[in-house]
Formats: sequence, structure tokens, C-alpha cells
Amino acid sequence: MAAADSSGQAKLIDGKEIAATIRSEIKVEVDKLKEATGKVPGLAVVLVGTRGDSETYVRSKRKACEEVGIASFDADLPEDVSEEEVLKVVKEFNSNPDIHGILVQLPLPKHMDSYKVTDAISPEKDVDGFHPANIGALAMRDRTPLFVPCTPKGCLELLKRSGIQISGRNACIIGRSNIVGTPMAMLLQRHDATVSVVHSRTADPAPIVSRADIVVAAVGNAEMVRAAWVKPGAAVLDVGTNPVEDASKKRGYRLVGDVAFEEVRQKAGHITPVPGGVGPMTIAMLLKNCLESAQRILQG
Ligand SMILES: Nc1nc(=O)c2c([nH]1)NC[C@@H]1CN(c3ccc(C(=O)N[C@@H](CCC(=O)O)C(=O)O)cc3)C=[N+]21
Ligand SMILES: [Mg+2]
Repeated sequence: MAAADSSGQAKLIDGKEIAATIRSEIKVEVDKLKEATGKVPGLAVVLVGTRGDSETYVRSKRKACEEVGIASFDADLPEDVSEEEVLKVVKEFNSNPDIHGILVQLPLPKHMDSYKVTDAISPEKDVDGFHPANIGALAMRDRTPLFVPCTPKGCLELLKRSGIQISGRNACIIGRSNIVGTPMAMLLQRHDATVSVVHSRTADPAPIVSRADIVVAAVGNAEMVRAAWVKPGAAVLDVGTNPVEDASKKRGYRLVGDVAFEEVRQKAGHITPVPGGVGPMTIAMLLKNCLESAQRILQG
């Protein structure tokens, strides 16, 4: 999209386009793997219940797999399925040699212990990167996790492909979730950024965010990050996908990010839109993790 111009508009980081490029790179590698081994990567997706947003994400993941030649294996289980049954399904996928990646869509119903379920995924097939063995390795210097969680990995790729320097710069993560904020902080620290994490109990986030050259907003709070918080020229990555009622849309809502896009774009140097920013990268990185897993398992 348009370069940063004299009117002070941030460069738009087009995650949708970058993700499409990555998916075509993955397709080439899938074809090569198939040529060399006669096998394709396999991804198992476990969906419990009928949450609308989860069904939408899972549908996008399965479609993306199909497009690059990754075989997808589905387990769609009812909302009231027992934890024991989910664990059984995960274990079957662990021992299925055609499956190289397993993802259990979160959140799970309240009657289940999510940690118990995600801990049951073999760390070698943990394409979400949520297993403590993978998160633990991510947190440690001089260790390489088998998998890095998809959203943080997608954000890193956006920074790299947009030519944004990470080493030596201040980064601020807004939010401390297990699946985005915390692994994002660890990943940027591994890339030699000076990392701050602000969250719901932070007394005064504004001056901390204002020092950051790189801001990653991952709180799930619509348009919370305002221009006054943002350092001029900062790179702002928006992980939020908050539904806001909108009768003019077919599905009755539109998605807005955690960043007040229109005002922040006047001040930032780079910014990701919602939709079309981080979201499509999350899916592209899932495919990449699955490909890399298959390469590791099939080719060493
Ligand atoms: N085990 C697990 N792994 C996950 O990676 C995981 C999860 N559970 N639970 C929910 C969150 C959320 N998430 C998104 C993926 C794609 C988009 C995405 O593609 N968004 C599009 C818009 C999609 C739309 O229009 O509905 C975009 O931002 O352009 C968003 C959010 C993955 N998650
Ligand atoms: Mg629970």
C-alpha cells in the first residue's frame, strides 16, 4: 500500500497480501515434500461445540490447508463431550503417522481443563506452540522451541517483511495472554528488543506505551489504543478482532481492532489494519508450522 507520505500517514502493513505470498511459498514446499516422500503434511483440528467465531476460524484454517495441499483431519465434537473423550481423540491423533500437526480450538467449554487437553498434544505435533515444553524453550536463551505460537510468529514475520528493525528497540506488548501477549514478549526479547508488557493492572500504561518503537496490541478491547499513547513513527501491530454490531453487514457485525485505527495511522510509521492484518498471518503461520513439522518428521 501507499508509502508513509508527507501528510503523516503510516504505511499500511498488508497482512492479507503478505499471508498470500507466504501461502504460495508453502505450497511450493508441500509439493517438494510430496515429490521427495510421497506424503503430504496433515493437520488435525479439534473443534468442541458450536461457537460462531470458533467455527469461522476453523473453517478458514481447513480451507487454507486445502489450498496449499495440506491434508486436514477433523474432529467436531459436541459441546457436552467429556474431557476424557477429547483426550482420547488427541491421543489418537498423536499416534496417527499421517498427522504432523494437532490444534485444539480454544476456548474449550468451561467443564474442561484446557491445560490438561493442550498438554496432551505431543510437543512434536504442537503446531499452536502452546505445550509447556515449547513455551518453556521459547523462554530460554540458546534453546529452540519446536513450534512458536502462530500469532506472535505472524507478527514477527510482518515486522521482518516490512523492514522494521527489532534489535535494540523498545517494544511494548499490551496484554499478557498465554497465546499472544506472553509469547510475543518472549519472541521480541529473543530478537534483542527491550520489551515491556502492560496489562489490566498496569497503573499507568500511557508513558510505557509511548516509549515503544514497536507496539503489539493484544487485549481484546475495541479501539483502546489511542494516538496519544503512540510514539511518532512507531510500528503498531493490532491483534484484536472485536465484533461490533453493524446492521449494514451481512453477519450483523464488523470487526474492529484494539487500536483506534483512523487516529493512530496519522501518527504511527507502520500500522496493520483489522481485518486484513495479523489475522491472515496467524493462519499462514499455522500452515508453516504444520509444513515444518512434516518436514522434520518425514525428512529429519
Ligand atoms: N488453538 C487455537 N489457536 C488459535 O490460533 C486460535 C484459537 N485457538 N482460538 C481463537 C484465536 C483467534 N484466531 C484467529 C485466527 C484468524 C483470524 C483471522 O483470519 N481474521 C481475519 C478476519 C476474519 C473474519 O472476517 O471473521 C482478519 O483479521 O483479517 C482471527 C483470529 C486464532 N486463534
Ligand atoms: Mg476452562
